[in-house]
Amino acid sequence: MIKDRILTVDQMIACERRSEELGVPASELMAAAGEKLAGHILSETMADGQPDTPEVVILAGKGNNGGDGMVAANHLFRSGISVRVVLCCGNPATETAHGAFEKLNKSIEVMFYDGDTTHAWAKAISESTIVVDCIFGTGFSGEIGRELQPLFIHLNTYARRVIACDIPSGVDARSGQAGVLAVTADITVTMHAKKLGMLLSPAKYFCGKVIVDDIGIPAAANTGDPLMENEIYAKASMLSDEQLGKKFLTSRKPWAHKGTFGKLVCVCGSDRYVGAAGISATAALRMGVGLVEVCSTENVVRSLSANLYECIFSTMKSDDSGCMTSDNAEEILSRLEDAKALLVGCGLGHTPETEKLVAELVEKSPVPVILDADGINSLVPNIDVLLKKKSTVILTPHPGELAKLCGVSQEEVLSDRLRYAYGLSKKYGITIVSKSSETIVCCADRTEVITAGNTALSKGGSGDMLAGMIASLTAQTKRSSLINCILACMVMGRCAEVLSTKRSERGILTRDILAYMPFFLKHLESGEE
Ligand SMILES: NC(=O)C1=CN([C@@H]2O[C@H](COP(=O)(O)OP(=O)(O)OC[C@H]3O[C@@H](n4cnc5c(N)ncnc54)[C@H](OP(=O)(O)O)[C@@H]3O)[C@@H](O)[C@H]2O)[C@@H](O)CC1
Ligand SMILES: [K+]
Repeated sequence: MIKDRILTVDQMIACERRSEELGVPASELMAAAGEKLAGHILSETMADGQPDTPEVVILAGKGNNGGDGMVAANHLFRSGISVRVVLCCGNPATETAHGAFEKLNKSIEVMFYDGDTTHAWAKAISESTIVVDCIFGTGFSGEIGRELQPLFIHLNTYARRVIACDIPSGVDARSGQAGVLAVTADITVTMHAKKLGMLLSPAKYFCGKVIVDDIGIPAAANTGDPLMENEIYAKASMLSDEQLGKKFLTSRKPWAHKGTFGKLVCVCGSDRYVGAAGISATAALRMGVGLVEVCSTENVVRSLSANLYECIFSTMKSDDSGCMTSDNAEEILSRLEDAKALLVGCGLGHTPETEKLVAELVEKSPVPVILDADGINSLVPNIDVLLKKKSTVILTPHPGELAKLCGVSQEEVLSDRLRYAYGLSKKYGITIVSKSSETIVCCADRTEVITAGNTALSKGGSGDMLAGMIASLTAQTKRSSLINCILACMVMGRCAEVLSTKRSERGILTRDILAYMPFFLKHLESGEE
């Protein structure tokens, strides 16, 4: 079993393949999976409120998830539990599952699902005290077909207690996608390690309590395959505020001056998007940077300087589109001489000129560059300029921007977001902060899934805020981008969560979160829960 680490479906398949090479075949893994599953079902039959004579029904699909279920049925039968099996998709289709079916104790009643809810399979579901969902595991993708819909509706409506094997059926273990008919489990017993999809929305809301158990995959099987190089964790989201503060916040020396905390240059804003530049600059200041210089169009500078007293403003040349032009690059680069980070993109607008500007800044910046929003869109046509970068680059794309960066549809990105984020990070040696309801940060073979946050952040402005926070931390410290991105995501997510305890997520604005940030940081510094 891998503790803490999360696996993608492809990594799990690689583990299985390596396990086979190391002398532990799939049939042995299935035997262990079924035995462990049976153990957890047995414990559940003894839980408070369960009847003295429990009845269990195993719903088995035709893949190996169904095979696990048949092994579990034998163990339950031997333990004296009344158990029945429903074959939901016909006979087993894999060799291993077929082997398990052959070994199914002949005294166990086997029924076939046929879509008719007046038949025995349906009664078995509604009469049983525990329904074990082994219909689909990690091999599921797409939609639940029409022929199986009565099964899923019946199960979700009438099953008293549902234990899912590996992952609830109908949930995509790769992407975290799940249709409304996916099985809503009370408990999910997952094998060897949590699968990525179980941490992502909406899948995570279908899993119930997740138990990870060992199935005897040798430790050496966790290495030796290139797919295993990317180590995925969700450690920060599990930390208490006290631990988060202790682990991630750096101390501020009392004798520090503004130079100690770095200067950040923001190339943000356009005549149409004034607010984005203001939000990102404010977020950077709230996160503790020493100095912020905003380089923007005349209109943006005029609007923001009336309120944002703490920033320095530099007026850049712009064209009829209201966006900055590429001949500002030299001026901006000269302003980076005493800077520690460069933020490009919040409200930048996207024109042929911004494309040239972004390419030149990415190529020539001597300090780390954080690219967000139209900074990312403007980079797309010249993405290979990343191969010429002189400094660290952090990209903070939402799924649409990630799709453009990878040259695929948004739907394709959403079917395996981590694969695209990691692939991009690896190809260009950059950090990717793939934003969504759960944010995935990929940096040099280390991935962190951030689950903090809520729908208070599902509004225009949140992305600008996050980019400003990441840029601020980057300007202040020489720590790895991974740490800075994790801290920024966690602080933003937790601020939204704490604010939402007293106010509706609907009405919380970016400015409320920005105003609350120093209070939350104080709470982290104090180390109190
Ligand atoms: N990896 C390991 O180390 C170990 C893995 N183990 C277990 O194996 C499980 C993975 O098994 P698996 O790969 O056989 O796939 P599984 O989820 O049973 O089902 C695939 C079937 O579903 C079908 N299907 C797919 N989508 C569909 C749709 N939309 N609508 C309808 N049908 C759809 C698909 O059909 P196809 O697309 O091929 O026609 C195929 O027939 C894993 O979760 C764990 O429980 C353990 O035994 C121990 C070690
Ligand atoms: K399942």
